[in-house]
Amino acid sequence: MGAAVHSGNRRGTKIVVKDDAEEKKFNNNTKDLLDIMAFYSRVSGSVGVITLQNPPVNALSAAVRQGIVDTMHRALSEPEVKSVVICGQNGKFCGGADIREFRANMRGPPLVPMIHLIEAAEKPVVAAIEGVALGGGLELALGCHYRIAHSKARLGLPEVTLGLLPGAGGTQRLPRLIGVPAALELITTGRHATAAEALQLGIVDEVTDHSAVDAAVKFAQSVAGKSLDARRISTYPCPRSPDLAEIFEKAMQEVRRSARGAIAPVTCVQAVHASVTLPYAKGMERERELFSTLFTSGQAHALQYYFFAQRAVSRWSTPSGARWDTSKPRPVHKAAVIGLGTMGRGITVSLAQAGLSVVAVETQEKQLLEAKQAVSGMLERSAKRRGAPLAHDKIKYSCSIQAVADVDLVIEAVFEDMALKKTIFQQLSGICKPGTFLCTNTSGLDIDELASQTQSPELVVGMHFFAPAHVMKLLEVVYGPRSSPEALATAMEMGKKMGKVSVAVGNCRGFVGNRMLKPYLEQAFFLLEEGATPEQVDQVLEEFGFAMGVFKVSDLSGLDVGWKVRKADGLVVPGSTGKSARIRGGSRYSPLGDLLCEQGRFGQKTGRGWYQYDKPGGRVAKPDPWLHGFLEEYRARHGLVARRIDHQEMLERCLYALINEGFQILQDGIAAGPEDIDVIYVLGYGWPRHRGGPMFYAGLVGLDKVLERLEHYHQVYPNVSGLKPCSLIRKLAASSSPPIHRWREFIQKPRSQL
Ligand SMILES: C[C@H](O)[C@H](C)C(=O)SCCNC(=O)CCNC(=O)[C@H](O)C(C)(C)COP(=O)([O-])OP(=O)([O-])OC[C@H]1O[C@@H](n2cnc3c(N)ncnc32)[C@H](O)[C@@H]1OP(=O)([O-])[O-]
Repeated sequence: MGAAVHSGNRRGTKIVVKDDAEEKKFNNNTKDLLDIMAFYSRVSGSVGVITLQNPPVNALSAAVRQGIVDTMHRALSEPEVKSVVICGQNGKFCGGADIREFRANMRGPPLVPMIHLIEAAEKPVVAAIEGVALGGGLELALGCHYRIAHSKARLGLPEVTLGLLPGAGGTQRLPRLIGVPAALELITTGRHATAAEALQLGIVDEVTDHSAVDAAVKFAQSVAGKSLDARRISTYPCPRSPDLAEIFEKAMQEVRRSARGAIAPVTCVQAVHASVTLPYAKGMERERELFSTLFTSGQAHALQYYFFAQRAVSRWSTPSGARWDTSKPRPVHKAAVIGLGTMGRGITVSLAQAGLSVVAVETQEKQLLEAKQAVSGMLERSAKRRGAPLAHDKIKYSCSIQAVADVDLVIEAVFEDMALKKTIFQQLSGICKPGTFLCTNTSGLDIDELASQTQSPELVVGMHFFAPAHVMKLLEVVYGPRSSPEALATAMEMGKKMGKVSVAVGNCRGFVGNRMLKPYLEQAFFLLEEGATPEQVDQVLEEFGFAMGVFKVSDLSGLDVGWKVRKADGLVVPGSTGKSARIRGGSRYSPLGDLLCEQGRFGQKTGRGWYQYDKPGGRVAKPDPWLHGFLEEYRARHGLVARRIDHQEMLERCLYALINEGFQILQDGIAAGPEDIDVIYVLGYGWPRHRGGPMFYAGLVGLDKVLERLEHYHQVYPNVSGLKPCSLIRKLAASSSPPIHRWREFIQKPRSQL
């Protein structure tokens, strides 16, 4: 067949399916694929219905694309068929390209010509959008002549969240359909628009509360035989406005500011820009070029790894063999929170918003009233933000711990003091009905020590929330040696119900997140001793992609939090001088943080910490000349000579010490796999998502390289145990650094903890 040409449309431009070679490749690829995953049927006599079948989200795998091409040809060739509807099985239109295929050799018909085939069709093609139309799924719909959506559907081009850009015409068709500003916003954020918003923007033609497929079939009948010239989006000129240059400039500034080193958002702006400056076909070439640059990038690999890692952590397992699919959670309808400080208030809000009845206990009347007010305000603001109903009526407040006698699960959230927590667990064990799960929000104390205060230690687990607890997505669920699989399963399910990403981890000091933070902070302190400033270290970490460097985070969370933990560990020795001041248990120790705390410099809350702030509670960190002077005086007092430390060394020492502890945690069986650690660090500690997570990053840099650098630094600093390479990283490097998904095979099964 020669080049296919379709004559003019309302704007008189031509559209072209490129050439015979492309057509031939198009059909040859189709032949040898396994099973076609698009079902063809005819309804109402004249409507051909193509149903995508690739559960759970009908991703556009090679077989689905093959099915669409075959069934489209069939619909176009059947004379009885006057119009076509494309829909998805199981109430989901399409979740986009099949991300699992990205790391494999691409097979089957390519997406772009497939969508051209639909757009060029002489019979109207209507997309029936239910559930989701995302990425390639929305691009497929944009190739159709009409789009009907169910009112609960969500539509978007989230490729940027996978380190990519819409590579099947989305950057060229969407601006032509809805204008540049709206298209830029959707494509650079990757957010999902509701059906109502999609209608308002002009992405869809109709929204229905009933079956979108039925509505689409009726609609398809109504447009059969009508001219489609005005319905082929690729033929539209891109809407222009005098301030277009300014719009692109602003968009580029915004993405550069918010991307923190991620390259996809910037490239998305460049691709949309082509829709304005180039004719459609040239714009598509530009889109393809830019897509290819991203497709092979380390960042795209990292973001796609993270996409699956965040889903993998729900499939938890423990060293003793307890697993997500063999341990049944027990239903929880009524929960309680003990202690309504900052964390307790956030947890109460999160539970109420998840639809649970909550008993909120604070023994001090005054604090209870303050907490009640704070919780109400948080509920109102959050309900407004989410457009959700208020959940005030879900919460019952009480000064008496007796009030929790009939709940299914208790979360203790009093401040971090073991003696106080033990007393509360003893009380709860006596008050609560048999079988009540007793959970603690401790950020690092021994779960089993608390369990030993109760009659049913098997019902005790840790539920470690992150501040603010009603906002942060991460929940570390900590199982002790006596926690039952049912208790773990129930806490994991609770997290999901509260909209959290739950990660199951074993019981040890600091669990996973805070345990890895210790060597990271330690290195940061040592760098200050050796000549760096907080600004320099933070700049290096922020250039790497962290939202805030280690010293700004320390000021935000309060230096006194770590000081209290170090005191409890017997590390703080006020007034110590000479060599011993910087040695603890034979290892190097830096008292810098302790010395600042002894002077009341707790960070933002006191207006002074590693930085200065305009007032207590201030948020804007400014370099503090006093601190620079204090560091010089400290170095002189300890006979330390400041030296210029290059950025690479700062980065390597902080990150590799953290990563090394990650490998130790895997070896100890505290985390089941690298995904668990990476999800914890991305969601809980601001590790840049486009770097995949600390363990993925180690793989990307190269385990042999990380090992070599750790060995180098440990040689220079032999009394810093955090730099001594963990045997697991040695083992993996010696086994030619297998891909991350195979690391579990090299982890020796530690003695059971559960
Ligand atoms: C050319 C083109 O321009 C480009 C290049 C692209 O198109 S790039 C692709 C762009 N598309 C996306 O970015 C959408 C990604 N998916 C989602 O956002 C969500 O999945 C969802 C659609 C909103 C459903 O959420 P959910 O909460 O109901 O279920 P789930 O647990 O998340 O997902 C359920 C199961 O489906 C798997 N899954 C979901 N989307 C997938 C996809 N696009 N490809 C492959 N697997 C996918 C997921 O791993 C999980 O598997 P498992 O863990 O059970 O084994």
